[in-house]
Amino acid sequence: MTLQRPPVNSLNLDLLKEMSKSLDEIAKNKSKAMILTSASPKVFSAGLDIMEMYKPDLKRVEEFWTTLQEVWFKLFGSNFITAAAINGHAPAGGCLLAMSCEYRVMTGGNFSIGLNETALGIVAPNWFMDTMTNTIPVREAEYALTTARMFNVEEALKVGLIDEVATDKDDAIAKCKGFIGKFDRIPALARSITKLKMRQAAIKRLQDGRREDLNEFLQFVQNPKIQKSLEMYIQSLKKKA
Ligand SMILES: CCCCC/C=C/C(=O)SCCNC(=O)CCNC(=O)[C@H](O)C(C)(C)COP(=O)(O)OP(=O)(O)OC[C@H]1O[C@@H](n2cnc3c(N)ncnc32)[C@H](O)[C@@H]1OP(=O)(O)O
Repeated sequence: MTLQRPPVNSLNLDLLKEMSKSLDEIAKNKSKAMILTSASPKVFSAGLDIMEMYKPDLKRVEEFWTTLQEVWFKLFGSNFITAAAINGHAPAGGCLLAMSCEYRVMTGGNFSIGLNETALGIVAPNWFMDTMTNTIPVREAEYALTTARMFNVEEALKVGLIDEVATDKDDAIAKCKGFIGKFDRIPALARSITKLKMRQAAIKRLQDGRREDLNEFLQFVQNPKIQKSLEMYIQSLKKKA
């Protein structure tokens, strides 16, 4: 699955709906595995589209968040094997997508990956945190989340946020295929049940608290202070250009 929403694959409602549909198709056609990557040469995904959260239409932003939750359920909780070929920056929601896969290969270069929400004055939802603690040790996750740490490729490898470094996108995809090939001699049902048991607690936590999580998000986007921070952040991104 190749993300292709220039310039930075920011996750807006339309892209999330497309991803949700594609994940359904992959599950339905009984594919063995999926590799998630990006068509951009330098950005895997810039995370959630901030414009969806800035001065939002309430009905749309509710659908936006619900669709993000669905994409996470379908990706994090998939039966099929998932790997991410991270060929560029992966902040926030981009990091969430990568961590929701079972294996991550990142191309070397001046790229960064991490959950930077606190730097934006945002508290990452529990399920973002759960996804991170499913990937790196709890102590490292707490430190990274509270400090909004963006890891460079070497740091990400060292902490276990990524599993391998690749020379380029083709190499990243080849390495993801190498990971998928490890399951050739492992019975598929035993593999998928094991994966889902490992991920069950995090999945159940969001299933049980799904409405509450949505309400928290809706409150968040309607908070004038948050709107002000988002406005300043958007300006800072634009000034950079
Ligand atoms: C309870 C609530 C929880 C909410 C949880 C939130 C999760 C999130 O994912 S919030 C989004 C966090 N994402 C970021 O902070 C990333 C911001 N972007 C960047 O750091 C960079 O764009 C980059 C490193 C990803 C790529 O850098 P570069 O290639 O230099 O591209 P530009 O910065 O020049 O960006 C081009 C263009 O795209 C706009 N843009 C970038 N990121 C976003 C975004 N996340 N949403 C919307 N738009 C984005 C940027 O403003 C530029 O726009 P123009 O100036 O109009 O071309």
